[in-house]
Formats: sequence, structure tokens, C-alpha cells
Amino acid sequence: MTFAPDLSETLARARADLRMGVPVVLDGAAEAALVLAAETLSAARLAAVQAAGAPVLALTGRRAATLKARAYDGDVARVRLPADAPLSLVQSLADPADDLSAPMKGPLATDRDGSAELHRLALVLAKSARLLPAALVLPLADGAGFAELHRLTRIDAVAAAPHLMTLAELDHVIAAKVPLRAAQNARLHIFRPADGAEEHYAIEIGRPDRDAPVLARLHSACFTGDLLGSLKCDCGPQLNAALAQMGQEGAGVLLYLNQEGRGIGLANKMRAYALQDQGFDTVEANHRLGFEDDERDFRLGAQILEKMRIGSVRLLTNNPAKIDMMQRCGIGVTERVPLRVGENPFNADYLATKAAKSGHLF
Ligand SMILES: Nc1nc2c(ncn2[C@@H]2O[C@H](COP(=O)(O)OP(=O)(O)OP(=O)(O)O)[C@@H](O)[C@H]2O)c(=O)[nH]1
Ligand SMILES: [Zn+2]
Repeated sequence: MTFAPDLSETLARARADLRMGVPVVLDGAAEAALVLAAETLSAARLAAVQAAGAPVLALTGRRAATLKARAYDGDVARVRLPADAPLSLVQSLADPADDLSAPMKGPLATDRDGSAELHRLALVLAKSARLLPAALVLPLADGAGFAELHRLTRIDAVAAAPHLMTLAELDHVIAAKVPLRAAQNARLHIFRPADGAEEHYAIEIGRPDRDAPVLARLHSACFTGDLLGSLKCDCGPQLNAALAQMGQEGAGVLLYLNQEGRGIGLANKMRAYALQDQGFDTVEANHRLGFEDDERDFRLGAQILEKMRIGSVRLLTNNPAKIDMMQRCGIGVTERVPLRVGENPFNADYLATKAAKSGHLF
């Protein structure tokens, strides 16, 4: 037994570092790099990086498309920065907030030669830290030495890349009764991932019969809809309607997955809302920010159901992707139970876009 953090713990530290604006070192097979999240970059740290070499800004292919920059690596673009690039340039490349009011003077030069592996990993890390997917990347001759000298978190990039694609094991922490308006016989279960990421919850109504399909919902956190009663989406009414139906039937399970904003985090969701105020739809806004339409990992839901010994479900959803993913993860979906509630003039376009672009069944 060693007291040193393992890979998953080191990655959790790296996420916290990036969120604070502290650089991390990615140490690959043949190369190493210093990485800083663009969102939390300070002018002082940018100047220090520029004094040490020529950093590039790693962006996703999605963000690059908006900026009309060539992404030679497909999903990743490596944008060359002028030697004296000011912080405001890095910020405006990373953040689409001012794309329309201050269009980028182009064309942007991007790297074609060399490997983009560390850049890709940097973007995965930034996303998993719920930051904008944009990272300053500076090649290092000696990653281990640099990390030690500056007391930075060093990640074994070769091991980290596949590790970040696997789902962390969830621990069942505790369950207790929480009588709800919709169902008095409810119990709240807490699940904690081993990788230091956010906890997820399961609300078990009654004692669902494990030998028959269980009425279930995979609900993704929506602070604005679930808590504030926002009219921009249908999440709050869906949450309440699902619990009400489970209460009426006497049994069911609602997974409350902390995947705010379809997995991009609340700050990025608010950035997406600001872009929607400029006229973009929910999918376009995600793309302009550099995200895919949906960054959620529904394997999470399947793992929780498995831990609760639920093998097949009647799934309350309008989203065919959820059904697909459950089935691919070995959870039987015997029936889709539609959940059409909460339509209003403020979310009509949002729901229409989901039907047109995300295949939602309404
Ligand atoms: N990025 C982004 N996320 C949004 C937006 N509006 C709502 N969300 C998020 O979308 C998610 C909605 O999740 P779900 O209720 O599971 O919805 P769904 O995928 O449409 O599937 P069903 O409701 O099961 O049909 C929540 O995480 C919300 O925070 C938006 O405009 N942009
Ligand atoms: Zn919502």
C-alpha cells in the first residue's frame, strides 16, 4: 500500500487545479505538456507560459468550426497564438459570448504536424472539470522534472486517456426514508463515484418488484427547471409528473443524475442560455461553446439500476438515446412511457428543437 494518490485520485486533483487556474503536467509516451484551462487563466500565468515557450490553444472541432479554424485532428484544433497574445485573445477564442459583437479577425493558423494526443486529453479534462473546453498547451522537454520543480500535479497521459473513458465505480453510501408529497413511502439513496466526481441520487418509491419491469426515470439535474421553476425547459414538470406517477402506481425509481445542462455544468449551461438570447437554439449554443449536443454519460444510470438489482424498466422518457443506452448497458426496456408535460410559450422552441435535432418523441 502506498500513500501516494492513484491515477483516478490524481485526475480528481488535476480537475480541481484547472478550476483554480493552476497548471497541470501531462506526461505522454514521447512528449509532455503544461496545460492550463483557458477559462481560469490569469494574465500573470499567461505571461509566464509565454516566457517559457510558444503555447498553442487547444479547442474542440466544434468550437473551431464556429471560428472557421482548420481542425486537422478532426475533433481537436491546435490554434497558434502570437508570441505576445493578450489574455483577451485567449478568452475570446475560448468563449463565444462576444462572437457576434466582435467577430474574430482571421484566418486563424492551426497546427497540422505532430500529435494532438495531449491536447485531446487536456480538453477531456477541461470538460470533466465543467469548464469551457479550451486549454493552453505548452510542450515541455522534461515533464516529470518540471512538475516536481513547480510542485504541479503530473498525469501519466498514456494511462489517463483510456481511464477517462471508463465509468468510475459508484458506491452506495446510505439510504433513508424521505416522505414526499407525491409518495410518502419514498427512500433516498446516495451513490458516490470513486473518482471524486459528483454524487448521484436514486429515489425509490415503495418496494418495486425486481422480478417485473420497474417504472423508472433517468432525470438529469436542472437547477433552473427543478428548483427555480424556470419556464425555459420542461424539467420541473417532468420531475414532478414522474414522481406523481410512481406514487400513484405505488412503486418506481427515479434516478437524479447530477449531469446539469446535459453534462456541461451550470455555468456552461448559462453561457448556452446567453447564446440562446442572441438567437441560437439549444444545440447550436452547445456547439458554439465547443460541446457536443449532449455530453451526458447514461452508463451512470445503468450502473445505479444494476446496483439496485433492477434489470428491466418501463422508462419514463421522450428521449430515444436513453432507451438505446440502457439496452446497450444490459438494462431491458420493456416499454417507453411518454412524459409530455410542462409545455408553455417559453419552451415551445426548445421542445421543437429537441424533436427536430435530438430525435425526441413527442
Ligand atoms: N446545455 C443545455 N442543457 C439544457 C438546456 N435546457 C435544459 N438543459 C438540460 O437538459 C437536461 C434535461 O434532461 P432530461 O430531463 O433528462 O431530458 P431529455 O434528455 O430531454 O429526456 P427526457 O426528459 O427523458 O425525454 C438537464 O440536464 C437540463 O439542465 C439547454 O438549453 N442547454
Ligand atoms: Zn431543465
